[in-house]
Amino acid sequence: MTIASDRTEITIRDLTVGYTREPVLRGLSAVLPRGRTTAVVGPNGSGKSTLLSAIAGVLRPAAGAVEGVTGRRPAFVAQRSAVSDSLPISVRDTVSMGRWAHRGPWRRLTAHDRAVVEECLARLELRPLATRRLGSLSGGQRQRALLAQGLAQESGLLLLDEPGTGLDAEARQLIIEALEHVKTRGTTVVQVTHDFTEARRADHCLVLSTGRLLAEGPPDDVLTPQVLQEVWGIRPPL
Ligand SMILES: Nc1ncnc2c1ncn2[C@@H]1O[C@H](COP(=O)(O)OP(=O)(O)OP(=O)(O)O)[C@@H](O)[C@H]1O
Repeated sequence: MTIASDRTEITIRDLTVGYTREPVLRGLSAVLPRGRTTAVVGPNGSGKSTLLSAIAGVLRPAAGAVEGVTGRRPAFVAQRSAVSDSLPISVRDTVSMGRWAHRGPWRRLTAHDRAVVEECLARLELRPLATRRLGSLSGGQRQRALLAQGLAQESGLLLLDEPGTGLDAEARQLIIEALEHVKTRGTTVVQVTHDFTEARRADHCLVLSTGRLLAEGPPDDVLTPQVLQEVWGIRPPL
């Protein structure tokens, strides 16, 4: 099935959204092919995280809508997690919180829930850190724990805000493999990134510039020298 023939895409229609009366995104329309990976790129402040929050349902649109998000709540791995560093919560507990989407907060986890948690810990090589306090981890280890929490939700829509930033090569590779794995299960992934190599690995790409969609399509078609020059003012080696 090609992306063009995929009738079951998530549609962003005329989305206007922001934090104050002055919107960040204005009348943005785009598609997110279901079961595929979409990279969202753009300069600092262009509205990438805002778009992710709107897709997640965390920010309410002033106008327009995100259509076609069905089933379980999207799994949203934000740049900064809502989990406070001062909470005495272990890495395993953090990942277990991903199962609350299925059981409700503080409910007893089933054997299946626990198996999913262990699988997600193993996938991101977190088992040796499972009993450590989340607040005691390094930035990169913490990022892996939060991604594992997102994976444990087993949502059909996984939203990631710069998951690879600040990670070493090995951790980045773990993330690439984890995302390949969720894709085989039909998960739709939307990933904000500043890394063009990461963006080119995606199936689809949205380029944002000052709150507007400048280009949309397969990464190699949209990340052209002209777009890189126009949006970032750079002429990188391609
Ligand atoms: N919580 C907030 N309250 C008010 N304004 C905000 C808030 N979060 C972001 N903004 C503003 O919205 C605009 C877009 O920010 P956003 O974080 O979506 O950009 P971004 O493309 O993700 O940037 P970056 O690459 O730096 O992460 C910016 O002008 C920012 O100052």
